[in-house]
Amino acid sequence: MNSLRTLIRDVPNFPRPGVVFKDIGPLLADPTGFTACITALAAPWRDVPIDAVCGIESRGFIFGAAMALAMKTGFVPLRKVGKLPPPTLGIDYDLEYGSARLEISSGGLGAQGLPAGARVLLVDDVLATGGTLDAGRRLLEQAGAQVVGAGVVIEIDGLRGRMRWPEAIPLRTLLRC
Ligand SMILES: O=P(O)(O)OC[C@H]1O[C@H](OP(=O)(O)OP(=O)(O)O)[C@H](O)[C@@H]1O
Ligand SMILES: Nc1ncnc2[nH]cnc12
Repeated sequence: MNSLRTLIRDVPNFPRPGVVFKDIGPLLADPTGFTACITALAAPWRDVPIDAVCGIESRGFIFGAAMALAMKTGFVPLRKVGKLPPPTLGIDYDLEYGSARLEISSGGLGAQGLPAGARVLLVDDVLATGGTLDAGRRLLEQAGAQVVGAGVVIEIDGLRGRMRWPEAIPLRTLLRC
């Protein structure tokens, strides 16, 4: 994982003063690093039955969709507001540098071709304050899914996002900084 660490660039004071932005661009551009990242993200779930990987727009789509292929599951997008056709379910939340709203197609996950009670894995790139991952979990639960775990590439320890995640649901992160 140390080699993956070198592929994350720290950008001070972006997008707001005081924020140290974790830029995943170099990781995505490195074929060996990106492949190793997806393999490592998928590994903890090898023996866990999962119906779909759910990725959070937009960087969570990159890792989530690649994981879905690696795990041979479907992919369900949690989208930012106004992108999905109605009907939708939505949830407002705060993140490290702002606030946003996530939506999922309603009619439950059945509308996405998944059974009610589908076992899903939630994926994102960064866990900072945890507002986004928490909102994704709550939205999926509202939609009738069972969130069996979460996978994230980078956990920013100092922002204590893990404190917002239920201890009973496994949360696996690749790099802690
Ligand atoms: O733990 P938190 O404080 O909630 O922050 C983490 C979230 O912030 C970023 O998303 P952003 O909304 O910037 O969207 P993007 O992926 O479209 O850049 C990142 O991709 C996570 O989803
Ligand atoms: N510091 C950070 N770097 C990259 N993405 C983020 N999302 C929330 N905080 C972030």
